[in-house]
Amino acid sequence: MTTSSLLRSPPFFLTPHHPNPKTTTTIKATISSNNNTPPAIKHRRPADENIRQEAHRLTPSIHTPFSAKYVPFNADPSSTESYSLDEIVYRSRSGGLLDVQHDLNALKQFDGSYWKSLFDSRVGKTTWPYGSGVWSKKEWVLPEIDSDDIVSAFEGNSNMFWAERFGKQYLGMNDLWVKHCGISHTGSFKDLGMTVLVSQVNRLRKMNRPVIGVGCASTGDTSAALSAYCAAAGIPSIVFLPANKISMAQLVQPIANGAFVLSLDTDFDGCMQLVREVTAELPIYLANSLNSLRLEGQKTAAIEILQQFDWEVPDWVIVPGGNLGNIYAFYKGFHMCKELGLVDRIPRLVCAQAANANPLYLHFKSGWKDFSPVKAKTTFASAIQIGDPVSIDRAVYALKNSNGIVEEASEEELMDAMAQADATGMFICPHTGVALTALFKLRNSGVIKASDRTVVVSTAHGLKFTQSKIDYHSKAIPEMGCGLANPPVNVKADFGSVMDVLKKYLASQQ
Ligand SMILES: Cc1ncc(COP(=O)(O)O)c(C=O)c1O
Ligand SMILES: N[C@@H](CCOP(=O)(O)O)C(=O)O
Repeated sequence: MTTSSLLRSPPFFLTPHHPNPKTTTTIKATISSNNNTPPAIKHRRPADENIRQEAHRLTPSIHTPFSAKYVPFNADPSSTESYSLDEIVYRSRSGGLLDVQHDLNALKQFDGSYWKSLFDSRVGKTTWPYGSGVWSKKEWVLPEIDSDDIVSAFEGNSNMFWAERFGKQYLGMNDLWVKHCGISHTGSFKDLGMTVLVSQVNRLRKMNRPVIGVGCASTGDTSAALSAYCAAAGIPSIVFLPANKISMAQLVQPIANGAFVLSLDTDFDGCMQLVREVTAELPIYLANSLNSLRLEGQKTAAIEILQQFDWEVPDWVIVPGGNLGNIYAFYKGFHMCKELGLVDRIPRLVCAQAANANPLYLHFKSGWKDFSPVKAKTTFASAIQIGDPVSIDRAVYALKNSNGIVEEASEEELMDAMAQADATGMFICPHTGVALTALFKLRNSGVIKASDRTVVVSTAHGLKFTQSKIDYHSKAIPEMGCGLANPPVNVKADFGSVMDVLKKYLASQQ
């Protein structure tokens, strides 16, 4: 079959999944004629076939009409510089960032409603690899990778939480949503990008490319995701961590997953510099978001948000920013949906930074004049304690092209916002507290209206950052009011004492 004929009729692997009567994916219960015997269950695949083998049988290696390559980021249209995704390259010839460019003309052979129904048909299944929120968009992510090479934990498809009480009580909003990207395999949004990067590494190693291990610098979440996906694939991982600057829960993740953990007496920016130098010398593949492959996975969270709103576009999306890959990934996901006819506009983006690590905020406030890195100070939002973000150019591009805004949060603001959210039933990380602070500020100034549909991106699970909550609720933070602290009450273990405190408590709740 030629490429053009493949394009004219949607090939089998592109058709929204319809059960095949012979190899049916539907688990059929056959009602027995005898009502006393349980119905016989017919499985979609034989007992000795796993889901990878099933995928192989249903979609044997097919030549896909879609493709992607590396190009210099925001290159002049006359540029011809490009690289295959099978090359090991992180920077353009001029030293600039790279971007993964998809063959949009091939993707445009199918209209927006086609892509919507294809993506919708794959949500939440165990069909390899499409049950993953990332790989359900495979044609837009890494179209050419063989499903056999994919390393996935069925990541993505994360909860879109309607923040009903928080929105009503604190902001007068009734269409406020928190996209819980941290309710994920390793507890942060990094899984979305890491499944793509480690899958490509798996492919490169099978092609005998010089990749012995994969390495990253990290404030805790990238390292957790890298080590988990590498462990799943049996690939060595090496993580560069700033000593005493990440949470215990984050530190134990790569240790448990068998990574080679380097604890370095520097900050994240120092680790990033070192890992860049080391990966230029040794056969270690760089897994930070400087590597544009990561963003191809992360952009699917934006597509997923649209999908969860039945392809209606929210007014605002607020993302906490550190190394600044994710804000661009969101822009890219939204922009691709517009470009390919799934939606007719994109939301306005807000990037939220901790005031103690705010180089993008300062740049925005200066009217995008010359950018200067900062020395990031300690922040409870430790995963975004980054002063020299590698994706600064990508972030500026995303914000300029989405009529975007940058906000910042002081330590007290972000901790109070986190406590308020938790008190309404969430259990968020401090970075999400930064994003919620941005929302408070933009609501107070009237930029975000009460009726605006707004999505706050929650980037990690609160359980990774319990020490910050313990400090807050025990009022152990110098110079912070901790106004919502809710410490436990020590009570004598006798009936009278317990009754006394409970009566007092119930009276205060009336
Ligand atoms: C929990 C969390 N939130 C937000 C961010 C910011 O993402 P980015 O570095 O892509 O700006 C990171 C990592 O930097 C993170 O780990
Ligand atoms: N928060 C990140 C910082 C590194 O970001 P990356 O997206 O460039 O890997 C982390 O968890 O390490």
